[in-house]
Amino acid sequence: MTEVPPSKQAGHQTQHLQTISLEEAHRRLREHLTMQALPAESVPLVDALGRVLAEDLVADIDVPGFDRANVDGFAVRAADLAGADAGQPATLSLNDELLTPGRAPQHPVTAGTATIIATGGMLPRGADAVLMVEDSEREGDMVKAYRTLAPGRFLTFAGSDIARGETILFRGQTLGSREIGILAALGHDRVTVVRNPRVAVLSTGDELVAPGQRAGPGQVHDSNSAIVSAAIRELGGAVIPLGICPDDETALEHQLRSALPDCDMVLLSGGTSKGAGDLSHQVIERLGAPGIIAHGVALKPGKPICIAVCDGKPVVILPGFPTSAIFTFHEFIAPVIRRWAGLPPERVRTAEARLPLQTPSELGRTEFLLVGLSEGPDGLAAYPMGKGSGAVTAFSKADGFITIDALTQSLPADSPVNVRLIGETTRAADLIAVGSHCVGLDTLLAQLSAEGLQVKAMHVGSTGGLVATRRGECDLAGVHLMDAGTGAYNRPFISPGTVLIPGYRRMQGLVYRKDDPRFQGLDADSLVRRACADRDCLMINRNPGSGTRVLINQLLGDNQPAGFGMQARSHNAVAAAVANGRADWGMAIDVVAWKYDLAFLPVQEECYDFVVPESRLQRPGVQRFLRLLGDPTTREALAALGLRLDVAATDLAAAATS
Ligand SMILES: Nc1nc2c(c(=O)[nH]1)N[C@H]1C(S)=C(S)[C@@H](COP(=O)(O)OP(=O)(O)OC[C@H]3O[C@@H](n4cnc5c(N)ncnc54)[C@H](O)[C@@H]3O)O[C@H]1N2
Ligand code: MOO
Repeated sequence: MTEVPPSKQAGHQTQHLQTISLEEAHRRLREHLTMQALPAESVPLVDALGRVLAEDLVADIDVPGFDRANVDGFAVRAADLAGADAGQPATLSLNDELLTPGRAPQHPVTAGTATIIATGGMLPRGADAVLMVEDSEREGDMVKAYRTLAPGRFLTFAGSDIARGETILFRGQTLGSREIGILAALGHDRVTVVRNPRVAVLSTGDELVAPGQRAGPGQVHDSNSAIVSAAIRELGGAVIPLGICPDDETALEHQLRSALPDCDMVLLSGGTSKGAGDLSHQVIERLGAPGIIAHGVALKPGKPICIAVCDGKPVVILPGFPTSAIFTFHEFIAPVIRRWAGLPPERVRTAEARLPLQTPSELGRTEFLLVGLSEGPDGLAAYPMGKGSGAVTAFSKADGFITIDALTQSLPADSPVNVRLIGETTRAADLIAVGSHCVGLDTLLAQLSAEGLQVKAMHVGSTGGLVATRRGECDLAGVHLMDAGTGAYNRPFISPGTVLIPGYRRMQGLVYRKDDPRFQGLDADSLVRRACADRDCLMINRNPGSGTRVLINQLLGDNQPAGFGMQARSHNAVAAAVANGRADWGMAIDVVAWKYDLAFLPVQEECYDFVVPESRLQRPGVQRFLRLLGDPTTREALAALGLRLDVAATDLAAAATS
């Protein structure tokens, strides 16, 4: 038999996934795992922050432990002060002691007597109130009281803060500074907490490099370990970091076998699908019984998840794609860690919203679709974040997700949806920008954020931004769309009920690597001619519907040079493709070309403007944005980015109030 050369082994892919439903996957997991808190352990109070209480805490002492003076003055019997006032003070004789905090009284307060007491001092038997020193006058061993007092005045009774026998903290509560204060007040120097679930975390893949190292061509920073480890800690788990393992069966097996004895669970990511490097599942199958209980769940994202139980310990391979990894973590693993850590089930928070756009879904897989929420006149709108399983930002930036049933192929625009919220509840955004991305907009939003405004940006492209403004579901949209007929930017596209705020101009042009000998000394037109004549000269195109694509079409006419079918979705993506040699030329804005150190041949200026729904023009966040856009210092900062601001600030102000 001839040996398959390594370069051809990528073609050697197996079909091993036997997809089961989401419900069945959960059922199998519950069947094989013990879903209860791990055993308790006692830890010193100083190490208790963030730990989960293993048992209810019943107070075994009173706090305060004695009746306590709240002011400096005299311990008295309230009845002795009946009728006393400035004209007719009551006179009491002083007992022979001084009750500073920490001293146990030796003499009772009998009728007609009083004892000097300091704030925090222990009240003697017989006393039922404290006379403030300001309301008295001392004369030798006598004291005059110039007011009456109700019994209980200016003192705290024993057990009024915490009463012995009271359940003061409950099992499952996470110990924060406030709970730790209570434990100390009760005299505890140790506390019984649930043992932290120990989760070993490992990323697999030859292409992975650790954050902090430079990623070479084709390499990827290992982000799964970081997000999964932090999520484990958020859930009360302890992480055993195993780092990155290359696609090497022997190394992987060795690493897993040495990790298993010290942990309660192993989480891997990557190498669970059908590719040549996907060998993790073969390794975990032989680590212990019963082995793999699910490999392939009809779920999107997350289909190739592989769940094994090896001699009682779960070993789970999360899919390598970052969104798939973190989604499946939260779907299958987080509830287990919570339970083991002694935490109650997650409180599910949801919001009712509508989908502004028709949304396709894959038939046969339950789909979790990440969305960003925006408040409109008819309630919340859920804009799909639409970045796919490979994205790292979608999960982190989304407000929540909707679940689309496996049998649904498409949800029509305006469908009501139930959004499962993720992350901490934040207050409503002061400014929501939905639309096209621009470094200038980033600068403006960063400034507002630094001023304390809650800003939210959803990059859904110019057209998506215009939909959002038309529906009144955002505060502003950054847009740059050219009308092919007239060459005019943005104004032809805005709808009644929205206002166009002039932004700035950005120079569009052709980019290529500075050292590419084929393009030296050419202008834009001759570069296009040269590229059209050479099939080895690859372009990178833009997505249809983008303003840049309109311009590219004008420049190319009927020509379709090599690479015409490759589409990037942003100026940055075009520049990145050219800089790393995947393409040789494309169209982008000059600012981005500089960032990637590319040569730039100007073609045409495009206008990046802001569209604001009239109904939201007066919102404080929008007004602040507009003032900022007109502010000379901000305009200097934008100009320094290479953005051309030839619209006078006064015109801006006029637009803002129109
Ligand atoms: N022919 C098929 N191919 C694929 C299928 C399929 O059914 N048939 N399923 C796709 C789906 S769905 C997913 S999800 C992915 C998951 O694949 P793997 O779990 O095998 O993951 P890898 O191939 O190792 O990596 C996928 C992707 O993610 C990047 N990655 C991996 N680990 C990390 C990490 N720790 N940090 C950041 N990024 C990571 C990796 O570089 C790849 O780009 O398979 C599809 N394919
Ligand atoms: O399951 Mo994959 O997560 O669809 O990308």
